Amino acid sequence: MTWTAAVAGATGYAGGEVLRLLAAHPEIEIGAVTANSSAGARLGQIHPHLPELAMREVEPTEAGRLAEHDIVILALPHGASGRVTAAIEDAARSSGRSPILLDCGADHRLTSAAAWEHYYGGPFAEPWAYGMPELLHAGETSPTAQRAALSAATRIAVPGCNVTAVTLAAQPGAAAGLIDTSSLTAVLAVGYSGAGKSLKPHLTAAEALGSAQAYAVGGTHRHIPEIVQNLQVAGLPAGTTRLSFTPVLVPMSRGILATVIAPLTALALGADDPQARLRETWIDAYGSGGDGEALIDVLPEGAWPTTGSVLGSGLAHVQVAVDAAAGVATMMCAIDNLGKGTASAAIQSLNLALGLPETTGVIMSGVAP
Ligand SMILES: NC(=O)C1=CN([C@@H]2O[C@H](COP(=O)(O)OP(=O)(O)OC[C@H]3O[C@@H](n4cnc5c(N)ncnc54)[C@H](OP(=O)(O)O)[C@@H]3O)[C@@H](O)[C@H]2O)C=CC1
Ligand SMILES: CC(=O)N[C@@H](CCC(=O)OP(=O)(O)O)C(=O)O
Repeated sequence: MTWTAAVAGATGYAGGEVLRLLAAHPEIEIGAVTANSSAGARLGQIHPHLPELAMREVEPTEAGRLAEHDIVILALPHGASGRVTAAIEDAARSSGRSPILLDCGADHRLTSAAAWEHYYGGPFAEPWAYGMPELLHAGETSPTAQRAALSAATRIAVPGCNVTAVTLAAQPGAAAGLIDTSSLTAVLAVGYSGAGKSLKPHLTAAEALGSAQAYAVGGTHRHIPEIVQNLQVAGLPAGTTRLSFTPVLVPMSRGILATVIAPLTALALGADDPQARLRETWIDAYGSGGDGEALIDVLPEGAWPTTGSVLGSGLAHVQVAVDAAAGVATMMCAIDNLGKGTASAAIQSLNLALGLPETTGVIMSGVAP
């Protein structure tokens, strides 16, 4: 069976990566590609790396048109997608259709209206099934429940890219009670494409090349509540997770390298060999060397994740080490922000919702060097 998929925000970075994966997806046909200021342009003017779609005309983003498809993937600025998803639902109801909707923006991710108000503002949209199949739930040593939720979903909120990197780095330890999640520190090296394609002074080559710049420092980044939400799903009482989060832009187009530090708990410190205990826990969650999760790999001991190894792919590379002198765990994850951080997570979750093999159309190897 072939499904049709429309992509809204098709001229942006996230929309472009979604289109790159959909173009190679054997079961999906690309329908309308829509945007805002670039409506009327040919896609080839905007995404020359997608020659198979070059002659497609970019349409305005209209709910009725989007609702004609089996699947609608939105890659719009937050706030805009909440409005558009509500309008698509209205249009679909009145035409008797029921498309599967995926939102790559933040609008349907948070379960707390107060957190939305604090970090984003504007109307709170209902939370949708969270598009991270590997999210650990309470009591799980390897992910199952989130896959079941996504298999039954018709509305999917694709996670934030920084959120994905931090969650995948730390959640095995949180779920197993091996790290103290009341004292998490995350510092991330992030690539520029995470900021989208619109021009901002600090994103120009003059400011960015040869320079590293921190932003959203001091507990202000809007991904904090989403990470906390994820790590609470992994079995912690609400209100106990505390995260210091600092992203640093570094001169690369794509990629996130998250380093997360947390004190070891008495459970971890009391293990005969804390390093072996942590490693075993992370490998139980994800697998290593090709066993276990198809897209997440715990690297061999002593090897550290690099953004270069996952570039252009849906992969996440993870590592954990005990820093015995400091009494902490150092947890790392590298992803491509547009791969596992957005488009691959969207396609992976969509495949589950369609009953297809989860990695259909997902790119499983990186580009090196
Ligand atoms: N970049 C990344 O790494 C990631 C992005 N995301 C999320 O994906 C979404 C898109 O991000 P990104 O691709 O980076 O952003 P871009 O700025 O690159 O693209 C935004 C897209 O949305 C369209 N658009 C803007 N405003 C409207 C509107 N009011 N109505 C309809 N279309 C509109 C733009 O159209 P036009 O060009 O015609 O103006 C463009 O196609 C955001 O919510 C972002 O947070 C999530 C994870 C990672
Ligand atoms: C470099 C940069 O600015 N990156 C963005 C992350 C993009 C993303 O994941 O955005 P959403 O959560 O809105 O989908 C940021 O840190 O806010």
